[in-house]
This record gives sequence, C-alpha cells and structure tokens, in this order.
Amino acid sequence: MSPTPVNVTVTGAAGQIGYALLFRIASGQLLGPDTPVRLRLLEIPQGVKAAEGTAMELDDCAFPLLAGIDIFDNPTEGFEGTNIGLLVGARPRTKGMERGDLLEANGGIFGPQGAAINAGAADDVRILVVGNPANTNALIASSHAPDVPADRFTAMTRLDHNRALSQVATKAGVSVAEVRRLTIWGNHSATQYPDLFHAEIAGAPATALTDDTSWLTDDFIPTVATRGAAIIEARGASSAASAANAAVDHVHDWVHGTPEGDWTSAGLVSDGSYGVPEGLVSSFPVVSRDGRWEIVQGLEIGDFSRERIDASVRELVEERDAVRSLGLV
Ligand SMILES: NC(=O)C1=CN([C@@H]2O[C@H](COP(=O)(O)OP(=O)(O)OC[C@H]3O[C@@H](n4cnc5c(N)ncnc54)[C@H](O)[C@@H]3O)[C@@H](O)[C@H]2O)C=CC1
Ligand SMILES: O=C([O-])CC(=O)C(=O)O
Repeated sequence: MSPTPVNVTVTGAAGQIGYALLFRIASGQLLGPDTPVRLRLLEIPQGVKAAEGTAMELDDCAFPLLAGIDIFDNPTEGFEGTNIGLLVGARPRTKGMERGDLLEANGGIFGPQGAAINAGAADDVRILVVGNPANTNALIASSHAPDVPADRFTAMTRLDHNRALSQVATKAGVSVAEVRRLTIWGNHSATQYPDLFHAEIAGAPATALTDDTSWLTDDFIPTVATRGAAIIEARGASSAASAANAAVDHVHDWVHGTPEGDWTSAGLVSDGSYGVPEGLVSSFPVVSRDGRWEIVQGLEIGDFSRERIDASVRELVEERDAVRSLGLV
C-alpha cells in the first residue's frame, strides 16, 4: 500500500450523487486497492450536518483504505492539498428546466471553487466537474485557476458514454464489453452527439446500426441525449448512482489509463481538434496515457456527424458567451 493517502475532495458531499460516490471512493474503487484516500467533503453550511451523518456511516464501514474524513463549508479549506477534486455540488435540474437556466445559479459556485483550487490544491491536481451545466462549469472553474494547467479540468460525459454503450449492446444483442470506440461529442446536454460511425461491435464496424438511419436519428441519438430527463421523469430525481459510477470510471481511467484498442468520452478543454474552438470544454473521443487525457486524432467526420457536432458546439459557444456577459469567466 502506498504510504501517502491521496486527498480527494468531493463537493456536494451530502447530495444524492455524493451519497452514491463516497462509499465507492473509500472502498478503493476510484484509485485501486493499493491507494489509501483521505476524503475532504465540501458542502454549504446547510449541508454540513448531513455530510457529518454520511461521514459517520463511512466510519462504520471500516474501510481499510480510508485514511480520514474532513468536512468543510468553505472552498479555500476544502481544496487545500487536493489531488483529485470531484465537483458535484450544484443545483440539480428539476422537471421542465433546461441546463441553460442553471448557468447563472451555478456559475457563482464554480468561480470561487476554481480560485480555491488555484490557491491551495496539490501540484498534480485533477478536477472532474459533474455539477451541471458541467462543461461550462468546468470552463468557469478553469478560468479562475490560471496557475493550474487547463488540461487538469475536465467535465463528465462518461455517463452519456455508458448510456450509449448500453443502448448499442441491447440493440445489437451483445454484451457491453463487446462494444468499443463510440464517442460522445459536444455538450453534456440534449444537444450532445453520440457517434457510432467509428464504433465496433465484437471487433467489426457497427455498419448495421449506422446504416439504419431511422433508428440512429429517431431512437438511439435522442434516447441517449435525453436520458437524463427520462430518469428525472421516472424517478422524480436526477440520475445519482449511475452518475457516481461514471465519475468513478472517469477518474479511474484518468489515473490508470484506458484499455488498448478502445477509447472513451470526456469533456476536455479544446485544443482546436475537430474544429471545436480552442478553450471550449467539449466532449471528445479520448484515451488516457501516463495519467493524461489525449484526444483521439484523425477520425473521419462525415456530414451526418459534422452537422450534429457543430450544433452541440454552437450551444457551448452560447453558454460561454452567456457566462462571459455575466462576468463569470
Ligand atoms: N454530468 C453528469 O452526467 C451529471 C450531472 N448531474 C448533476 O450533478 C449535480 C449534483 O446532483 P445531485 O447530487 O443529484 O444533487 P443534490 O441536490 O442531491 O446535491 C447537491 C449537493 O450540493 C450541495 N451544494 C450546493 N452548492 C454547493 C457549493 N457551493 N459547495 C458545495 N456543495 C454545494 C448541496 O447542499 C447538496 O447537498 C447536479 O448539478 C446534477 O444536475 C447529475 C447527473 C449526471
Ligand atoms: O439531466 C440532468 O439534469 C442530470 C444529468 O445531467 C443526467 O442525468 O445526464
């Protein structure tokens, strides 16, 4: 076991994703069975008591890898020495609300958190933004952390990726393990584009699915892109355990690498790849090598995909312009 625990800060620790996430981190599923973790739970003052209750339950699990738990209600302390920050705390979308409505409410949260990360986090800090609108919240946090390399700020589209894997596996009648190389492009919103044109099923191109344009257009793409709203409709609350699971997948792959021959999806600060304007936080096909995300290069993008990637990127530009005009970036 490595002697020095990794400091993992989780914001919104008392929320529903937090409740599904913390036990998995403490059990070793985030960083592996040899890495002790010290949890730093960040909440707003009204959430501290519930976070204390969750901390009591974490104690009661007697996790061998859990080296300690601290609870904070201000970001400066919450991000002191942070190696991994999971920025979950935000106002969740409720029935009938679109993510754009959340920009202003959540923008005020992610600026101060970015500044606190800049001031006190560890040099190797890695940030995953889960709280919506995740891409633009990551942009806000990153823009308040000028001393932290922009590639350390990421936004979660892994849940969309996993949703797409599951839909494809069901359609093709195979296990999810046989579906590879699909991509979520753009924003974590209803404009996202789940792309099957490079996907493989059991090692062969997914042509049977991409040739089925009506399934692609009327079923697969909208099902994946609006799955969050469908869960809210069914459960009366937004996805929680599946979101926590995706956060674990994202950080695990970031730290340990993605499997050879496959890729996943993550929101990264664009370097201009695939015509996505530099600086926007957009979802791309990505691999993780030596602890860094890299955008998979050289994929051919046909007209069908181009149009849909561009539409989602346009929404990201609008969100960026909106937070700019609010003085949040
Ligand atoms: N990227 C993705 O795929 C997904 C993102 N989400 C988003 O994740 C976020 C959290 O969802 P839930 O846990 O269900 O919400 P929740 O309402 O159950 O919990 C949010 C928690 O954040 C706390 N919080 C609010 N402001 C905070 C601040 N400034 N600092 C620290 N904590 C703060 C609240 O007190 C609350 O305990 C929402 O924005 C939701 O839309 C949800 C599912 C998937
Ligand atoms: O839709 C929402 O508000 C929650 C979310 O991000 C998702 O489930 O993808």
